[in-house]
Amino acid sequence: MTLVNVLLRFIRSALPLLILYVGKLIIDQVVLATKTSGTSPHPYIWELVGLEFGLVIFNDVLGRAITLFDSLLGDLFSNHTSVKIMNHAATLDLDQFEDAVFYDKLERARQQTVGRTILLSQVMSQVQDLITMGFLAAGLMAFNPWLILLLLVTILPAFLGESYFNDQTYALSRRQTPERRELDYLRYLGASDETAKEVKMFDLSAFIIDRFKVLSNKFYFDNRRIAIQRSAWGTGFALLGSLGYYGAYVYIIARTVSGHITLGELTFLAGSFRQLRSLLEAILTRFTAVSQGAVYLQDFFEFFDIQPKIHPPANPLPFPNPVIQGFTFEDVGFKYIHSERWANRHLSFTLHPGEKLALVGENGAGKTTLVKLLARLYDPTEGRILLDGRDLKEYDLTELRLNIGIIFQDYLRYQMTFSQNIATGNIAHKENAELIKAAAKQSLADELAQRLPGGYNQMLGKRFFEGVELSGGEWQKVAVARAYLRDAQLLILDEPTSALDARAEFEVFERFAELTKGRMAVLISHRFSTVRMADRILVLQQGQIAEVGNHQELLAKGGRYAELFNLQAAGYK
Ligand SMILES: Nc1ncnc2c1ncn2[C@@H]1O[C@H](COP(=O)(O)OP(=O)(O)OP(=O)(O)O)[C@@H](O)[C@H]1O
Repeated sequence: MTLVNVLLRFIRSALPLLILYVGKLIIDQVVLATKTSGTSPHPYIWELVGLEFGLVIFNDVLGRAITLFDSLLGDLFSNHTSVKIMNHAATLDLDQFEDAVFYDKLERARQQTVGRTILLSQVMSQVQDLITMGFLAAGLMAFNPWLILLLLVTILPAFLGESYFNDQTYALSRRQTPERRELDYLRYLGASDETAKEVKMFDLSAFIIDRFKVLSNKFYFDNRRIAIQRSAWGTGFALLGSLGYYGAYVYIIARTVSGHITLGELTFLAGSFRQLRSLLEAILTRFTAVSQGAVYLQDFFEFFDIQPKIHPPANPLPFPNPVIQGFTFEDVGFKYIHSERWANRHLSFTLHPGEKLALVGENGAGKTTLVKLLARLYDPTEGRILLDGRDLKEYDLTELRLNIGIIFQDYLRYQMTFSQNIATGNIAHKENAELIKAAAKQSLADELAQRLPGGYNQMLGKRFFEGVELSGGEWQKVAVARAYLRDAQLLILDEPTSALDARAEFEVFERFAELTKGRMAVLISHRFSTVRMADRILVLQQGQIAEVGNHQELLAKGGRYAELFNLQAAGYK
């Protein structure tokens, strides 16, 4: 398609010169005819008019075809780059997403797919117009080479000026990226279904709008400065262009009056100059858009230059089935990117096959971080994690993740059907209604499906047509079912029952114990009723292990665990 488009454009770029030249021939013929006795016109006139008519029609048809190709190519480009971005994003590490600089790059790359779809057609139009200019200029050259010099002198400063201001604009918009993100965020806060509830209740709209105004005004003044300069210089350059054009015009008229060139040549030259001038204007305007697009493309390529740090090994070990020795943490420490604090430090313990391990600790103690390390979402900053005596890094990453069923505290509420929501736990089974139902039964989500008008095909969430919103606890039941859909050797539930009512929680854990029999499980919970069923409990404090033992042992010890347990128990007395 691109090639055909290029070819069509190339053909079209020669047409203006041809049309002008035929026009010149017609006028010369007419003048000739009027001079020779004023009788019937010269026999060639009508053929020439027919030829010009044909050329004009051909030009129009080509123009339409080019527009069509442009729009089709634009769509394909947009789809293709969106897929490319998603594919590349999928290979990147979690901590790269948590990095603001990365996020800016991602944002800018994403903008390329929507904002820059016309870049390709703009570039091609630019080349086409330049070729047309070349043809017209060649026509002028044939008459008088000095006219070209005049033309160049008038064009060149405008080109240089435009490219200078492009650089300025781009540099400015790069500097503004973080604030632009804040602006987008404020726009979202101020006008979205998800935020409306709180914004209304706490009467935040004035606060948000004020902040928005401050930021957007700053942008306005920054941009205005460059816009004014650009406009002032642009006016000067345009004036120069007009001067050049009229200088040439005067020259041509003078040459015609003195009899050096014919009337036909006058129209040809004046027409060439007029077209050159409007082409020049179009090129300059487009030049701005194209070069802006081109500099923004740099962001696009920078995004693709980002490489993941967590690599699958060259010769990966197969995931052991079954796991024999379990997962062993050897003095593992971890710091988040750009953070000075250790989120985990000196972690040494083993998760044995078939063991149910609970993680307990105050907010920010490092529980979630520990399980993310276990799933190799991050690699330890120091120490290592072993699986059956070999470093976790030696195993195939996909297989490792496939063998771990994990439900995060902040699991996703997919705006998809009930059944798809569960299927995300193991997307290979998305068509397996029986398995999905079985998983739903285990997490108590099945009863919920019975009550929904659409059953398992019910659309969930409010975003799409006929979607049904669930309560917090109901969403959790759906999310927990995902873990059961996976035939994983290790199940990790990070506060999966925090929103469940007392009865549901009791039932979920009764089943959990049953379902995870023979498998490893890691549970994070602030509810001691849940925690006490674990075989072993790790008490984390400021990222380190403070105590280890089962419920009875830890209570008897009278340490941190006992203190937290008694605090909670006191609330129930
Ligand atoms: N993505 C992140 N980037 C940077 N720091 C983080 C990130 N996630 C957590 N932290 C920091 O790491 C520490 C441990 O967090 P973690 O989420 O592991 O705690 P937690 O024990 O699971 O807490 P909670 O009980 O509140 O869920 C916290 O101090 C937190 O500020």
